[in-house]
Amino acid sequence: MNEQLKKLYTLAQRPERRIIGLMSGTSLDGLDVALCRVSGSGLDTSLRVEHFATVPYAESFKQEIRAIFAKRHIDFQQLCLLNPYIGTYHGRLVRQCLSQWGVEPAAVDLVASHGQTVYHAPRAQHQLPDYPNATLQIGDGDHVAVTTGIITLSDFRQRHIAAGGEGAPLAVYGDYLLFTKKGENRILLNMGGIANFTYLPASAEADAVFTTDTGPGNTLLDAFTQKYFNEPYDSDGAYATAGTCHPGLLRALKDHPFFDAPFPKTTGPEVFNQTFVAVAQEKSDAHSLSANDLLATLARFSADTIVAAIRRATHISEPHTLYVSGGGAHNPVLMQGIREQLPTSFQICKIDELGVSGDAKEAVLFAVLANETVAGGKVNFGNRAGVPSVSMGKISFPE
Ligand SMILES: Nc1ncnc2c1ncn2[C@@H]1O[C@H](COP(=O)(O)OP(=O)(O)OP(=O)(O)O)[C@@H](O)[C@H]1O
Ligand SMILES: CC(=O)N[C@H]1[C@@H]2OC[C@@H](O2)[C@@H](O)[C@@H]1O[C@H](C)C(=O)O
Repeated sequence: MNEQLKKLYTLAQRPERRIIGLMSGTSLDGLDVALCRVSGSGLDTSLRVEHFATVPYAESFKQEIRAIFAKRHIDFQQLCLLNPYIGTYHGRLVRQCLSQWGVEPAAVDLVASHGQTVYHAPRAQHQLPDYPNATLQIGDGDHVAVTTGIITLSDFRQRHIAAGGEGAPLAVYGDYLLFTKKGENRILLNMGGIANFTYLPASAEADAVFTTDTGPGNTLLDAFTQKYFNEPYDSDGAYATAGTCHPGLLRALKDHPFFDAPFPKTTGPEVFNQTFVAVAQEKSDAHSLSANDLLATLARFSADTIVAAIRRATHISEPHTLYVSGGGAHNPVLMQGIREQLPTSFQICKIDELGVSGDAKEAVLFAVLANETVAGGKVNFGNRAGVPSVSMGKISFPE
């Protein structure tokens, strides 16, 4: 038998595995690296984050990704080159983190690598009846495996699509295993570039969980903060706080078919980008808005569409706890916009209260997905649209 297969077979049977989860999200801020100890599998999974870091990307690297990111027309050679380049680069960042943490690569069992989404095209977006839901993540897993010397699982989203999903959100699979609590209706809201949530009903039944993207989280705020202030994001919502929301533009922003489409649904910066905002400004005669007023309106837009989705998807008057994660949890304007629109039956707190840092959560979730693929079985989510009962990730051997 292949030695690597033997190794995988052995580690799959152990009660505990050490897994590094990697996430590089739509904000392009950096690589999230979470070293986790994962024991058990399925509903018996328990997880402890031993180390976490976000390794920031250099501006030149961000520019290279932006040249192909969420664009219909790109330099194909650059896409081809970036695929192995990002895999190797992520592998090197993993080695760098391990060395800082004083952990030998040989002491890690698996890497779970999300890669970098460069294009997301669910059917509702591309509207080509002969084509399926589609999404593309680059940063090939073979290169991560060879660079780290660790067996790597990657490209998680294709199996989800092959089973009828849109390739996202995948967080629900980890959320259900780690955070379900009988007797408590939980909503786990992640505000990254795009916002999404997982609904974990008090019944704790797998076939009642629910997940969807809600629309923009930080992506538009980031784009316009970069454009007008040459800063990566509106730190603590300072620019938005200095502005005033423009009601006409807000209405025009919300007038997009994504928001009326049935759940579950997914989206990305392919839809919610500067062109989308320019069209809404045109429609609402709001071209000459100040940068601060624009940011105030965009923050309101994210908060309103998040709350509208939660209202549509839940029995709003029942008690719920909303656990917030992702970079948007650090933006007080977004947090306030959400808080003031939810009824008092909603308790709002950060996911950190459940023992996982909100910045680490997505990377941690990929570690859980890899653990399930290697050591678990399939959770039966019943016939919930958007949550096919699958295990995900392709396996790459370092040797
Ligand atoms: N102090 C802060 N004030 C305001 N915004 C912040 C702050 N800290 C982080 N953010 C926001 O969070 C973003 C990064 O969030 P995160 O890393 O969760 O996104 P991501 O994982 O790249 O996106 P996605 O989940 O859509 O793939 C930043 O780009 C910024 O907009
Ligand atoms: C295609 C893609 O990369 N989608 C991301 C993105 O970032 C947030 C939201 O849009 C979510 O649907 C997804 O990521 C998280 C990790 C998920 O799949 O749950």
